[in-house]
Amino acid sequence: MTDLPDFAARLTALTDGRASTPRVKDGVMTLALDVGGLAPEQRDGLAAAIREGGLTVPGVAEVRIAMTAEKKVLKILAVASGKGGVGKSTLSANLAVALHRLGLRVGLVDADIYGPSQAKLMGSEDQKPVARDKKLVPVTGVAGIPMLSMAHLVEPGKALAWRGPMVGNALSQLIEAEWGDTQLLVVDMPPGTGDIQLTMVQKHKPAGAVIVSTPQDLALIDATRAVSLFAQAGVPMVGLVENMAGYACPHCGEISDPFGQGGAESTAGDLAMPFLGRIPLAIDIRRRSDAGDPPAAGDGPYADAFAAIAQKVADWLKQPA
Ligand SMILES: Nc1ncnc2c1ncn2[C@@H]1O[C@H](COP(=O)(O)OP(=O)(O)OP(=O)(O)O)[C@@H](O)[C@H]1O
Repeated sequence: MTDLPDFAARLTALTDGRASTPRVKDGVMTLALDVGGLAPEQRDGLAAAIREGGLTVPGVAEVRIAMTAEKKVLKILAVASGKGGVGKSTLSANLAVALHRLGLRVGLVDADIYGPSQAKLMGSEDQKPVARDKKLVPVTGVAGIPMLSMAHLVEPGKALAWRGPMVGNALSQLIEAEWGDTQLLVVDMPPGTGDIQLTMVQKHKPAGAVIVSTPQDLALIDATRAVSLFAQAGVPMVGLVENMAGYACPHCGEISDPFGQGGAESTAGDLAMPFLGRIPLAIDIRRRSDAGDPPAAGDGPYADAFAAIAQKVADWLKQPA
């Protein structure tokens, strides 16, 4: 047995402040529960615990819980590498497309302020975002994916001579834009592990990070550094992707390994993080990327390779936080 004020106090602790103050009238207890961001089983478990507790209050014969419409939670998936030029932007664009094909409402942010490439990769170079209520409205890339890149805001070819805080503000404008009903923002992070990256992960708290590396030792050492940046900021690792793995000769089909083989998979093992898959070094990937036509949007082995990685990422995102 417990009285109503006692129960109200327990309710706050039990629900982490998600429940309104309970009211009792004619034997019926009513309260509202904010279920935003909870997995269905967490939501149901919480409701059952509230009901059970509510029925111990004297005079209560029934507990009615109004679950508030799920609050939209925009998750951020950071795609990062310790080293430039390893294919982080290529993977971000194709992962966004492949996740979209799996049915997720995906948006794409090019956080590579000094070397933006997503407008080109996603065929949206000629678009300019507008601002509504002081928020940027994303432009549309391949497959109708909403996206924003610094390339949409600055003149092509013009160098940005910005200091850290200005860059931080620009990144926030891209991330806090008008994303509508987008569920997941794939963020192509700037290369490296400096202050900007750290501020970015601390301020915008990605739900998870995907690290890209080539199989080369040097790239893998840098990838390890990127992993530790996210670990410091408490961002969970989704896993490691090996890009430019094995080169298939377009003439004879022979596979060679210009950057070695299996390095990323064993590094992932050393770091106790999942290995998400490998993308081959293929002329077609570069050609299509340059033409603003990501291979993940089509069919064939490269689309399949990106789709397999996207499926692992989607499964990871489904896990309760
Ligand atoms: N799997 C691949 N096969 C062939 N070419 C690739 C592959 N991945 C990336 N490339 C090419 O390598 C170059 C660098 O790729 P990308 O721009 O994605 O790397 P990045 O890590 O984002 O670089 P930066 O640090 O400059 O942002 C591009 O020309 C791209 O088309």
